[in-house]
Amino acid sequence: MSGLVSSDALNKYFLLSVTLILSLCYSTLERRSTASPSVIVIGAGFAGIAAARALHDAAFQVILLESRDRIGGRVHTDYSFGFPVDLGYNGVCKDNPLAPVIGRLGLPLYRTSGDNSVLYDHDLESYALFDMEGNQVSQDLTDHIRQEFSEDMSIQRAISIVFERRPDLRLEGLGHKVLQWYLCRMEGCIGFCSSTCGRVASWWAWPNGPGYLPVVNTLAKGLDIRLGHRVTKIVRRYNGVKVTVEDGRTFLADAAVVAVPLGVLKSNCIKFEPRLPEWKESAINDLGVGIENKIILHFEKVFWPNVEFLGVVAETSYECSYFLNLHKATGHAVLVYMPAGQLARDIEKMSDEVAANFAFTQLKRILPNASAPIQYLVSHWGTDKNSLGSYSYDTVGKPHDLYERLRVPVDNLFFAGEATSTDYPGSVHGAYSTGLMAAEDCKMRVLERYGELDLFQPVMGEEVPISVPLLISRM
Ligand SMILES: Cc1cc2nc3c(=O)[nH]c(=O)nc-3n(C[C@H](O)[C@H](O)[C@H](O)COP(=O)(O)OP(=O)(O)OC[C@H]3O[C@@H](n4cnc5c(N)ncnc54)[C@H](O)[C@@H]3O)c2cc1C
Repeated sequence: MSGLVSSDALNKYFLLSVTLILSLCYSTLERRSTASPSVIVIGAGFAGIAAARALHDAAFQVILLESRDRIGGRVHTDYSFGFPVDLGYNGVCKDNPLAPVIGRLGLPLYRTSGDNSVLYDHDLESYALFDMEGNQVSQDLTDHIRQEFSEDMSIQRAISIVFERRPDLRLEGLGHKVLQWYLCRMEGCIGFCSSTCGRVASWWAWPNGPGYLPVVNTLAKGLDIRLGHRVTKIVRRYNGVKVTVEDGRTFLADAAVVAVPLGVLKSNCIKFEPRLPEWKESAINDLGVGIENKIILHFEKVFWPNVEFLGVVAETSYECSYFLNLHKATGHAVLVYMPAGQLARDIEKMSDEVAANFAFTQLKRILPNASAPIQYLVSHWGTDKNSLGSYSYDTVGKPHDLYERLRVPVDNLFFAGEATSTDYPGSVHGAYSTGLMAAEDCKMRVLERYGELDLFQPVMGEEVPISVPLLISRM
């Protein structure tokens, strides 16, 4: 009879349906048990690599998007002299989270002369200060000033105490210049030495032998890193993130770790949708970004004293500067001129050749018989759009919780990087620790949510622009 179905056919239809439903359930269960949560990490500096490493090791699916054509960020070892020199990062304090990684790699550690910050409690035997006429500053005078600075206190306070107690030291002439030099040195170290090494530094690893590339490479081993992927937009929803890169491609995941420099966040070249909350935006705006650069001069032979630093003292802190003597630690005839603050900004406007000449002119002022360098390298951390600054500092008169506010997650967005470290801002070990912290927060948050979510699995990776949605994301 038309319109009626036999019981045999009904049974067959029933069996077929049950089989289909069971197989669907099975495949869903199978996917649930095998698929793992997904995270996009943005920025392959120490913070991003540390976060990606930790999440990868915890069996998360991780993609690391990096705008440059290399990893490491502000840790950058250059080999063009035929031996490694670091254009960013100089060293690592022994008692900090990175030291075990360095130790496992067997990299040589070079002990600097001071157990504390070079600003506050440094062994002045490792310094040779010169005025602009090439006269070496007497050790007595620097020792004298140093005694007044022996307490652990802010440099501003120390200066006013010295002046109150010893009006005769109200620094004129050479004394004034030496003080300016200290201020200049502080500017170079701002947000870094005072908070970081003042407490923990006693040993430093120097670019002796292989530089820092092995450390970065070891941490990054086996990670899915996409170089040349500049992130321009991050959309967050209750159930995932969508990250867009410069050429329009998009990536989906359960969560994202934002590990780009503070300067990049300040420039607003990454759009957040919806906007970040006001407390987060104000932390980004209120924290400062300082600039310190390196002009690395390679000479045929050594002609300078065997000290760690050669300081140039002058009337104003702007004119003061210093050279880091790499020969002491590495055996190569290399001096590193390290301008900071406004001087660094001004030098970044010069061509590399003019900048190298400027550094050499400074050297000639203090060592008139200096011979010209045979090679040079110049960093541009302030204008490089991948960094837009060297490191963060907290500005006077702003709230004290800015670093913490920068770190605190917003929904499924986690933040890492030196500028999110309350303990060691402005440092590599600070960046590294915050990467681990962001990974831990992210793991907890995503796993917590993962259990609650619907049957569909997260989709990880590049979004494919097709009309029929074969992949179902949580977005
Ligand atoms: C001259 C100099 C000397 C220093 N000396 C020391 C020192 O002696 N000791 C010390 O501990 N620290 C030192 N520092 C500081 C240290 O290098 C930094 O604090 C640390 O490397 C920062 O790591 P990070 O992961 O937070 O940021 P970064 O290393 O800057 O990593 C951020 C990454 O994000 C990428 N990125 C940027 N924008 C985007 C985007 N839109 N999309 C995708 N990726 C993006 C960048 O390319 C970069 O790779 C120095 C820094 C400088 C510049």
